[in-house]
This record gives sequence, C-alpha cells and structure tokens, in this order.
Amino acid sequence: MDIIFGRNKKEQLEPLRARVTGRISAWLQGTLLRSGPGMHTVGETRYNHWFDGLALLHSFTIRDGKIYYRSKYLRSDTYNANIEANRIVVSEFGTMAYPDPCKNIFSKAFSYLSHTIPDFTDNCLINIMKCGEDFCATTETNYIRKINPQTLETLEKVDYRKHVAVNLATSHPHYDDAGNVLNIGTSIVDKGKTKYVIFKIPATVSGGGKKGLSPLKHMEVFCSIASHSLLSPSYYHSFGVTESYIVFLEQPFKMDILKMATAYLRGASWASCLAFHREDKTYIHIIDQRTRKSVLTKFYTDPMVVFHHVNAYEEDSCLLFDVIAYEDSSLYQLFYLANLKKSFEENSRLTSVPALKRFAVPLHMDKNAEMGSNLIKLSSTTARALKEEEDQVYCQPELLYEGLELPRINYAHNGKRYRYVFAAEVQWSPIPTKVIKYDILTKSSLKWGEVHCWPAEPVFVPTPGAEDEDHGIILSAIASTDPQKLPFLLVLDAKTFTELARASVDVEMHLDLHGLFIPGADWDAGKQAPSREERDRAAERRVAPRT
Ligand SMILES: CC1=C(/C=C/C(C)=C/C=C/C(C)=C/C=O)C(C)(C)CCC1
Ligand SMILES: [Fe+2]
Repeated sequence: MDIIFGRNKKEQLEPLRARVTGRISAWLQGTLLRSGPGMHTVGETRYNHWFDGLALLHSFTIRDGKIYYRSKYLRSDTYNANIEANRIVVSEFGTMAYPDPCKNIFSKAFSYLSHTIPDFTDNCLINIMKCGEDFCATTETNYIRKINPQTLETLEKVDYRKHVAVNLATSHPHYDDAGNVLNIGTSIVDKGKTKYVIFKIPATVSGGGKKGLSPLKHMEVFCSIASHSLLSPSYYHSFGVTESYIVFLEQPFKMDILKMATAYLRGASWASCLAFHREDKTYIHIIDQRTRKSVLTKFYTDPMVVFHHVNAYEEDSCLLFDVIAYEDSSLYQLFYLANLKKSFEENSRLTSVPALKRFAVPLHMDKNAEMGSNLIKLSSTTARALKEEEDQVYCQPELLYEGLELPRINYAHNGKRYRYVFAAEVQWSPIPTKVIKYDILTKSSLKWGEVHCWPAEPVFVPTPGAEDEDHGIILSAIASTDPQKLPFLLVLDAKTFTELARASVDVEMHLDLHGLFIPGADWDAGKQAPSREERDRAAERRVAPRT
C-alpha cells in the first residue's frame, strides 16, 4: 500500500502513448480527465490525511484507437506557496499549517481570528466541473481553478464568494440538458444567518455575440435553505435532483463553527471540527424547483452519513432518491495516512459498510391518512414514509446493496427513472477492489476485479445513438501494487462487464477521486494550443516540484 499512499507521484508532462491490448471502438474519442491527491510530503513536512494531498490532474486521451496519458500537478496558490517554502504552509482538511514560523504565532492568529471564517485552500483535488466552455478543478472550499483540459495547465482562480455568498460548496454539481450547472454551498454566519445556498452557473452568457464571456461571472443564487443551527451547519458532499425537485440532506455530521474559528490558535485541523451526532435526526429537504421553496412537510430519517447521492427521480407522486449511506463518520477517520500506511489490514476496517439505500417521500400528503400509516404505495420499493403528527414524516429506506462507493450512472438518466449503478466495490476496507454494475430492478450485479489492482470510480460513456441505459462502455483508471503489472485504463462493455481493452502506462499512477469524460466532439479548437496566459505563466514558472 506504500506504493499507493506513501510516495509523491511524478508528473507525466508529455503525452505518453499507452500499450493497448484488446480493441477500442472507433466511436470512442475523447479525454477522461480526473483529479486526486498526488503529493503528501513537501520538504520535511507531511500531511496527515489522504484528502490533504496536492491535486494531481491526469488524463487519458483516446484518439483513433490510441491512448495517451498525461499528468500534472495543479499549480494552485497552495501548491506554489508550499513548493516555494519547501514545506506545507497552507492548511488542508486534516492538517493545520502555519505560513511563517518566524512571525509571532499570536499576532498571526489575531489577524486570522479577526476574519471569523478564514481563507481556505485552493488545492482543488476532488473533481472536475464543466462550466460552459470552461473546465474547473474543484474542492469543497470557496475556490475553484480553471484548467486547460488538454494541457492540464492551471488557469485563473475563481472565488465563489465574489458572485454568491458561500464559504463552502460541493464538488458534485448537477448539469441540466443545456449544460447549466446547479450546485449547493454553505453560507456561514452571514448577516446573522447560516444557510445552504443553491446556485446556478449558466452554460452560456448572452453578450451580443461577444466571445469569452465567462459563465462563472454570471452565477446566481437559485434559492436557500435555513440551517437548523447557526453555529453547527451540516457537512455534506453532494445532493440530488429530479426533473422538478432538489433533495438536500441536512445530516447530523456537523461542522462546529466556533471550533473552526479557533482551530488555528489551537493547532487543530478542520477535520477535528467535524463531528457525527448520533443522537440527532437527518432532515430531508425537498425543494420544488418551480416555486424555489421547500415543500412544507417535514421529512426526516435516522442519523446517517452520506457522501454520495446516486440519483433521484419522481414516480407516481413520490420522489425516490438513492444514496450511499454510512452509520457513522468512520470513513474520514480511515483516510488518515497513519491508518492507511501502518498495518493496512488491521487499521483500515470500516465500522460501517457503505450501503446503497433507496428513500421514498410522498410529494402530496393525504390529509386523511391515519397516524403511523405508510404513505408510499409504490410496488417498486419497500421504502416507507410513516405519517406522524404536525406534518412530520419519518422515512425508512430500502437497503439495496452493501459495499459500494464512488457511484456513477448513465448521466442521461440523471433526475430520471434509471436502473443501473456503476460503482467501486468496497467491503470493510475503504480502498476499492472491484468495479461493479448493480441492477436495481433485478437486484443482481456484475463485477470486474484482478489481484493487486485498485480501481478508480468507473465512468460511463454512452455509445452514440444508444437506446438502452447500459449501452456504452465503462472507463476506470486502475492503480497496481504488483511490481510486474503496470497501471492501466480499463475499458469494459457496460452491458456485459467484459473487458474490451486495457491501456497500460509505464508511470506511477495515483489513486484518484473523481473526474469526467470529454467526448471528442466537445473540443474547442482554440483550446488545443496553450493560451497566452499559460505561455506567460510557463515563462515565469516557479521551481519544479520536489518529490
Ligand atoms: C479544506 C477544507 C475542507 C475540505 C474537505 C475535503 C477536502 C473533503 C473531501 C472529501 C472527499 C474526497 C470525500 C469523498 O467521499 C472542509 C472540511 C470542507 C472545510 C474546511 C476546509
Ligand atoms: Fe465525491
């Protein structure tokens, strides 16, 4: 496991041709672009948590049956400051860092505290988001970074706060058919209120035919939900949408804002300011997209921790939503590098297995329904919603499958009825060992796995003109701990889950988090060559990374 977690990964700046075995369909053209942590030590200093690592972008470009691999560290302000100082100087999720050890720590802390909410990192290691023609690397703070999806060059830093009042925002936005982005963030103690803000980034900006108008400068608030608590809003990693509604889980995994405000002074990490409150409920907020208001019924369920929503849709006046749920927050605990590196087997056992659960909420309340009765009359699920007093409804999910994470779907079915979940199979260890296709209808699954192979999140790419939901291919980057086996891009037939091809690359590939596939046709010719901004930056490039 040291191969995967212990070492800083080298960049592969020039496209490296992969050795392809099997056959790549002629229609499969484009780039799989992904991000994840690649560097966990800088000089003599080391991060504590796997989610702290410096963002390493990587891509597989598929062109006429050939595959090329590249990787490049995101040149975030965080990366540059760390490399320049040759030590970690910016705080991340699990590591609190101090910019300048020579200065009096208390004077620094004072200026820091004077801003209740501190400036966060722009180390965008979690995902890639498409905003109009722009691609951005994302994390969960107020910063995102535009990138060139072909050269992996880092472009400008965007501060969400300049456009919408959010201190944090998810790395898992939704896209509508036109490419407009919908995301949610938290606005902390702004004008005396803490709320969850849903905002939109338009796909296009009309500007009298003028080119280059960035949609990111035109994002706007769609609606907001008041937090149950001013000083302990929920932590969340994603949300759900249907054609007409938005699903937001206010879970009892909460951030303690007072702890965060004093974390720097106390030398405590952001992670230590998060806690699971097993005595609290999980509130299910359903927002009607037409009225931009929450539905009046108060839905809730048992305490749980959800990182990934899988999908949601409406069926016969009910809203169904599927999530990967945990019974506690042990997942974040396991990703401390000390736990990952020591004795892997002993220290990396989850105390709660990630489970695919289906919830159902009634969209119209039957006023005459009896107290305690189940308001869900669907034959497709055993999920229940029990009527309680004062417009309260207690939801009990249907357990669909245990042991999967990093879910993806055929995105044409996002917010709509769907049948298949593609995911990484995890059992008691948080590191995936197999790729899985789960069929919600038949409750059966197909799997791909190989010894010493560690698959990344599987990405579904539809065959052009496909009619079936699973007509397409699955792409998954596979890291290897077998010295005899190179890492590779795995290409599976999404229907049968048989291997169509693999493209091996002689690099030390990192285990990544999320990403997207950019079909060949999506390329803007203007983006092929480095932009002027990139050329200028290259000229004044800073010190090369020390790995
Ligand atoms: C830096 C920072 C944060 C970073 C969180 C990260 C980096 C979360 C990663 C989550 C992942 C990868 C989940 C996978 O399921 C917080 C806590 C939002 C707030 C304070 C500053
Ligand atoms: Fe995620």
